[in-house]
Amino acid sequence: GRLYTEEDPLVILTSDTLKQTLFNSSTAWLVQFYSSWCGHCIQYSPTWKALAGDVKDWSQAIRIGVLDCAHEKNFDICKEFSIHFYPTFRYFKAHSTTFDIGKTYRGADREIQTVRQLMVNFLQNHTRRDWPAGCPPLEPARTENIQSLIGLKSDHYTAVIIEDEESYIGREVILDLMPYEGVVVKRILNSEKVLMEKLGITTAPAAYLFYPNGTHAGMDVQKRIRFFFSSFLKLLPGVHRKQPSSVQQPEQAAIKDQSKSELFKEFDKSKVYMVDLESGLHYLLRVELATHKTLEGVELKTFKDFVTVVAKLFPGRQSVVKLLETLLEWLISLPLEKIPYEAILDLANNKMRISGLHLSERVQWLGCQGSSVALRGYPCSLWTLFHVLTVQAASRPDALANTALEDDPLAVLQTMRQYIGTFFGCRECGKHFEEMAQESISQVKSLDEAVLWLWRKHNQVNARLAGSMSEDPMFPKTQWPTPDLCPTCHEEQDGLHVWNEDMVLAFLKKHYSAANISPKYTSDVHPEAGSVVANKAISTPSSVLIKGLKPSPDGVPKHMKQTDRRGTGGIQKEPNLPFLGLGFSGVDMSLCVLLYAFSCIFLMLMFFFFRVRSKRWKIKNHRPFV
Ligand SMILES: Cc1cc2nc3c(=O)[nH]c(=O)nc-3n(C[C@H](O)[C@H](O)[C@H](O)COP(=O)(O)OP(=O)(O)OC[C@H]3O[C@@H](n4cnc5c(N)ncnc54)[C@H](O)[C@@H]3O)c2cc1C
Repeated sequence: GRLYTEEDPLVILTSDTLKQTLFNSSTAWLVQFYSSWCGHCIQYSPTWKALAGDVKDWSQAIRIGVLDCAHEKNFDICKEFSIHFYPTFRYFKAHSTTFDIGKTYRGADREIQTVRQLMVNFLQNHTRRDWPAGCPPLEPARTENIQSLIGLKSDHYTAVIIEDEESYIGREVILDLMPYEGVVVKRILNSEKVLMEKLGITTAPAAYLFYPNGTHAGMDVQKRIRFFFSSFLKLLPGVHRKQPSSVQQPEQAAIKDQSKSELFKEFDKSKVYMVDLESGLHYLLRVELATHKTLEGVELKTFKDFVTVVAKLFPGRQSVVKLLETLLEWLISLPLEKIPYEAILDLANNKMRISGLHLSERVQWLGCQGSSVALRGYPCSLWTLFHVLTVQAASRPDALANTALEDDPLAVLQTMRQYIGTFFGCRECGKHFEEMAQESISQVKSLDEAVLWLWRKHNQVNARLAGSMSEDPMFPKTQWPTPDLCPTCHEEQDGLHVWNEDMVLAFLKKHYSAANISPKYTSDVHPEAGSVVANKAISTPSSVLIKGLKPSPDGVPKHMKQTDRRGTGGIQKEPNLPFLGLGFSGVDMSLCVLLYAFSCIFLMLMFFFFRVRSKRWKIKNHRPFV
């Protein structure tokens, strides 16, 4: 296959585009001329992609490109640029109007940190005349300029990085924050003793923050490294990514207006919310599926697998879990090859009025709230749901036993893949997700790896969507979990941000565990057990529901045992006793017993009544033979 694709965060150049891209460009360029048959280039390509991802936010100042000299079409251009060896790295200044074949980089090594620091040096080689338009100043600020900020009110934050002369952190953070508005980053050298003393800073690197309201304080980050400083600043309230083009400005205004009219509910981003998950399930079952009149073939199989996974793993409220379990029992007991959607809807709406089954028909987002109705919401809840499910599968490996999906570490991921490809309304999303799955899903060998795979892929999507139209300016797409949520998840190796995956796994298992799901805003009224009991006995299609029920070997009904094992943080309702697979509540059962006792007594009374009567009759009509 090709070494680089359109999905990579870099620009693929060809003979048709190279010159027009480089000449008089508003940004500087670093281009790798490679050859797709050169083993070295192949081995180096992951590093180059990682570098491009690392400096993606610098693109208004300097951009990364590649050109394949082994492509027949590019033979001439590579000759014209005097490329003799592969790979060759060339820098091109911004705004160059004369023919320029670039400056070849021959550095100490080709490691990411070395190349990235050279990119900074190269940017600083520009003069005031050819300085890339979007690039802020990289030189250290003057003491007076920082001192004058003290007590000054402003419409933005100013962050000051204090560092020694050799350090690159300040310049890297300045470049990292380039596409964001609401914050200005400056750097100052720790040789400025007077200022250091005034701000009370003793060690470098350090960061200081001047707030819009005129106050100032040291920046509180767990690790004094580039990623932590940049992340902290990107997540400040009021700091967000600039919109890509001015075309979107009116829309932006509309977003702000709507957020004012709709009441924004406070939430804690270190929690997962049950209302988001239930709203997502509601939307999935009642809205997304509704576009399919009947389900058959792949669709039916996909839906069955989805229901299996949620019925067995969703750590939800009793009423919702019961509804999913009933749906599952009904699906597996039906030998039909085609199921009308209406039948599914009837079950989702509990038309049979089985007590204790309920899924709210409200869409209410909390952790998935967007700043406008078009943003976040359902896709956010779907990601959240599947993260919860992979974590549940890893913590309860036997949960899918006796189902079509048992003993498969990929069960949840494959179900998600099928669902996204078959039903998810966003076709493009489905295509992308399928590409990612084809590339690497087969490497997943355990339930823990499945948790990490989904996390990794979600971050890949976040990286791709950062700065795009579907990004909510109030919730910028970041590599998640951010350092404020999990400081130990982040490390720096040779100047490059790396994840500590053991820590990430531990964090995911905690964050998406049942214990971390908040029941906030979930309470809603639904038909209580007693009020529908008479009705149910008549209208339950029990012939359908009872079929296909397999009691477990120890006599304890399957779904009872499972619901007991889900820790739902005390939000379950009164437990229902399973009887013939139907959800009878305690009230139902006692009424049954009472009715039974009454009918026994009645029958006995009848029996004695007739016995006594027949005896009397015999005596009365007794005529002894003469
Ligand atoms: C399978 C799938 C594919 C998609 N593909 C596309 C696409 O190609 N193009 C497009 O425009 N939109 C796509 N979307 C939608 C997009 O990914 C977002 O869901 C949507 O833009 C809403 O974003 P959000 O800010 O609410 O956060 P989301 O990305 O929806 O994330 C929801 C929550 O999950 C948590 N989270 C974030 N990252 C991670 C992670 N790595 N691991 C675990 N938890 C995390 C955070 O708490 C976050 O708030 C896709 C959605 C799905 C479900």
